[in-house]
Amino acid sequence: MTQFVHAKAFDKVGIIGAGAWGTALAQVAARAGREVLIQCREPEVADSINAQHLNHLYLPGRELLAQVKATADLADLGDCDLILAVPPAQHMRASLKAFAPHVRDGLPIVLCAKGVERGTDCLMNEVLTETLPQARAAVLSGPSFAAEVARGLPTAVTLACKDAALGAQISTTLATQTFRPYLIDDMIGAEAGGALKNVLAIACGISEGKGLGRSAHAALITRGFAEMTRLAVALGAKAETLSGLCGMGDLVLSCSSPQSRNMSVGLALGGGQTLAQALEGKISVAEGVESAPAVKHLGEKLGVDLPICNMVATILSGEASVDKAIGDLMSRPLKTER
Ligand SMILES: NC(=O)C1=CN([C@@H]2O[C@H](COP(=O)(O)OP(=O)(O)OC[C@H]3O[C@@H](n4cnc5c(N)ncnc54)[C@H](O)[C@@H]3O)[C@@H](O)[C@H]2O)C=CC1
Ligand SMILES: O=C(CO)COP(=O)(O)O
Repeated sequence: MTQFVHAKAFDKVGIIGAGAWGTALAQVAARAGREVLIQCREPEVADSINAQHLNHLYLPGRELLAQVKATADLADLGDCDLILAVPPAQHMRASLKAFAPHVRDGLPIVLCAKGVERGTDCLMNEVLTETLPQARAAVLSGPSFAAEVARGLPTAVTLACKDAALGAQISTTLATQTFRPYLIDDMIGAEAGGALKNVLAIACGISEGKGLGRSAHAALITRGFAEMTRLAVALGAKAETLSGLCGMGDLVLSCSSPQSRNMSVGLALGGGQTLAQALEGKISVAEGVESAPAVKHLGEKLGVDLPICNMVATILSGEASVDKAIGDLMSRPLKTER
């Protein structure tokens, strides 16, 4: 454990994506004393933030600080010193490509989406390298419900950056008495943790929705953590990263509360709804739904055993009913625990 202090903060923070998390992070940066400009895909959200300090669509009821300004035009973020990229994972590539004309060499971009891109199986840092190779990357992940963070409830997260000096600057830019980033250098581990916890939260929701009990819940978290660690290590992460906030921390949070959109999708499926019914009328994203097939595919490619994630993917795709998938999971050959 190493303490770092007094890194120079960035003055102007740009945020791509004004969903619940982008908006909560805007509030975090403003609370830390930064000038903040948030890009909103929906112009009416930009209007509502500028006129009423409210994101009525994605974070209703939470008044934002006056330092948070909004725009519908990505080009306006061109003079920011630090960018937080917060679109859903499946839209990260298109969002970064659209921002490309405004990116100068060395611009720091913090990836805040938690998911694996379908079709390519890329983590977000690979998407960034492919779309904006001139940028400097970091990853923000960890247990953090947007509504709680926006309220200013105490939160600790992982900030992963290969460049320790840059990581310290980003941490200093966002840190407050209620928001505490912990710095690591393992971006792959931070991303793999965030992506897999969403799939595993669906599994825990299914278990809860079916009334399978606390023992099953604990088993899913523990064996899910083993899957998360195995896949992350196969991707090049350090195993110890997964025992931190971005791994175990976020897994525990998302598997324990129906406030998690992923867990709530699982609850609906376990309660007998179809996926279409579970998602009906929702404008918010449940990343695990899109990431599950990509995670399954990654596991197959890398030869990593991911029975719980695969079970979720087969349920979501309709290949197996909830009962059949649970039966298959429990009837696999017996094994040693490690
Ligand atoms: N909400 C939360 O508590 C947290 C969310 N995250 C992550 O942040 C990311 C964003 O999630 P939220 O802010 O919660 O989103 P949200 O679910 O609140 O809102 C959906 C977002 O998707 C955007 N969107 C829809 N279609 C799009 C398109 N075609 N192109 C670009 N953007 C599009 C909307 O404009 C909106 O910003 C996700 O990866 C999520 O896992 C991470 C930590 C906490
Ligand atoms: O990532 C999150 C908490 O850390 C939010 O989880 P959900 O997307 O499942 O709501």
